[in-house]
Parts: sequence; structure tokens; C-alpha cells
Amino acid sequence: MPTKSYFEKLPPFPNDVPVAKLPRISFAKLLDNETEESEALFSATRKLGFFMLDFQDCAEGQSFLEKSETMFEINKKICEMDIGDLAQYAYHPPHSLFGYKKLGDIKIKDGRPDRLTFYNISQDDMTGIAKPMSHPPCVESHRADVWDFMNQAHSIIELICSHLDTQLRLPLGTLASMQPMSLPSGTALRLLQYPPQPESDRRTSLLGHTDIRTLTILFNLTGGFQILLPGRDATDNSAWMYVKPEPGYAIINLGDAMVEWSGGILRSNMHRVTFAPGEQSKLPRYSLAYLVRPDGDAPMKRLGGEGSLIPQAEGGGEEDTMTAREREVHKSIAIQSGKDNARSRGGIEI
Ligand SMILES: O=C(O)CCC(=O)C(=O)O
Ligand SMILES: [Fe+2]
Repeated sequence: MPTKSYFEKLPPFPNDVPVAKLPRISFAKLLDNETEESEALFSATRKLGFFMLDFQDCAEGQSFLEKSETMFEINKKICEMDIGDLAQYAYHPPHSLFGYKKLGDIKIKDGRPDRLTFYNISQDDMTGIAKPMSHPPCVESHRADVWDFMNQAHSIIELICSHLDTQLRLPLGTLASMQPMSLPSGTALRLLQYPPQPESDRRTSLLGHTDIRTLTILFNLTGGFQILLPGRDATDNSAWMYVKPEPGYAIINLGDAMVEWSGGILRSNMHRVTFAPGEQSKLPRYSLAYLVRPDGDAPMKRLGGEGSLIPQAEGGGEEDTMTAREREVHKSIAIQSGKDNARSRGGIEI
């Protein structure tokens, strides 16, 4: 999450709310290639599929936090816009998820409408490998800043991938080569807003799901984000625990593509968003997610080969022949209708 001064403008997350303890990993130690940190990262990605990445202990990390604050400022400006004006930038699921999603058009599990809006900015648009899309002036005037944020965010993803290559005993560069910035993909910066909910009617705003993608860098300022504890049933409300947003950290989570590529060694875990606890519930909730998707043509089959830890598919065959792009469309249709049969996956014993 962004810097401390940014957090101090908000009411605190209450002390008496139970929270999930996510492993903490140091960005500086990953940059320094420290073996222990690399192993801790691997353990977190296998056992939970979530960890907190600490950006405070080096200049590169601080610079990333500052860039993320600029993205929050853009988000606030989008949210101040007239809904009618935003409608001209509407996204078109399932084939294009870029642009503005209005309130209520994704269903939660029981069929009721969601309680969030978001604006997805395509990475390919910002890097120039796709035809530029039209955006509101508050995005257009910050194209260079968004590109700058994405560029650093992507280098952080590559760093995480290089540690996972080492741990999975894959040739260095394998995981990053499935999701390069230079090839067309669905990678996006998502700027989310959750309006405050009336006290008499509070509920899940974004349905429980796993991310379809490879990796997500998520910045939260206020509470509301919850993970499903491993081994617990998603229909049991007490199995969902808040993650407390903390200054200087991002929440990193692994998506389904990492489970597929690693033959089930890495884990993608269910998460959802509900109302914030305590005084924070009275504010609109802003969050920011850098959602990395694979190169659109990437196969969703397990990687592996000589010497890697990744097990062979049972019977030697492969279970899924879809490309990343086909899988994304499939999942988007399911999510949109609330019929996504989501569950935490991966994390097999090795
Ligand atoms: O807004 C949040 O905190 C989480 C959003 C999320 O899980 C997603 O966009 O996939
Ligand atoms: Fe998510």
C-alpha cells in the first residue's frame, strides 16, 4: 500500500477485528537475491498463494509506492466524473475488459449485483503495441505516469518470476517469457471504487474468486479485502478473514495461470471484497490492482522438463488445450453471470 503519509489521512483499521496473517517478503532482499527470502517467497506462494511485499526498505521500493499514489489520484479523478460521461468508455466483456465497469453488472454468488465500479487501463495501449483507446482527460493527461507505473510493476513481476524459476528449477527467464510486456496480453491496471454501504444493508461487494491471471499487485488503503482460509468452506462466513492494509506494502497474489504452469505446485487462493470494518466503512473504498495476464497465445499447460520440480501430467497427456486468451473469455463469461465455479487451487506436496 502507498506511503505512511497517505494512510494517515484515513481513519485507522480497527484493532479488534481478526485478520489473516500473510507472510511478509522484503522487496530489497529479493533484489539482493537473498536465498532465505527466495525460499520464503516460494513457501508463501505454495502454502497460501498470497503474501505482503514490503517496498519500504529500498529506494526502488519507495519510488514504486510514490507511483502507486499517483495512480490513486487518477482513480479519484475518474470517480469524480459524471456517470453519463463515463458510459462512453464502457468496457465490453467478455471480449474486452478495458474501460469502465459500472455499478452492479457482475453478480455475486446469490445473483445479487456487485457493489463496485472499476476502470481498466490496458498495458498494450500504454506501451503502444495496441491501437490507443480513448480515455477520460484525467487518464489521457497521465499516460506517461501510467506507463511508468506499469513498467516498474512489470519489472517487480519479473523479479518474483525469476525467484520462482529458481525454486521450481526451471531455466531462468521461463515464467517471465510467458508474460512479456512486448507481446499482446490482457494485462491491465485496474482502478477500483466501492461506494460506502448503508449500515442496514451491508454485504459482499465483489464475489469470491481466484484471479485467472498470473500475478496481481494489489494496493488497498482501507479494509474490506478478505481471503478464504485454506482448507475452509467458502459458504462458511467465518472462514473469510480480512487482510489489514498496511503502509508500504502491496498484497501479491498468484492467479490460476501459475497453478497450471507449475502443475499444481503454486497456489491460487480464493478472495473477495466486503464492507470495510469500523469507521472506514463510511468512506468510499479505493483500491488499485496491477493484473498480469499471460501472452494471449500462451498455452495453459504445465511447464517442466529435465530437472524441474514440476510433475508430469498423469498418463502423460495434457488436460487443457486452451490458450490464455480463450481461457480468459471463458472465465469472464462465468464471472459476469455469477456462475464461476471458483475454488482455491494448487499447493500440492512436493
Ligand atoms: O479491490 C480489491 O481490493 C480486490 C480486487 C480484486 O480482487 C480483483 O480485481 O481481482
Ligand atoms: Fe482478485
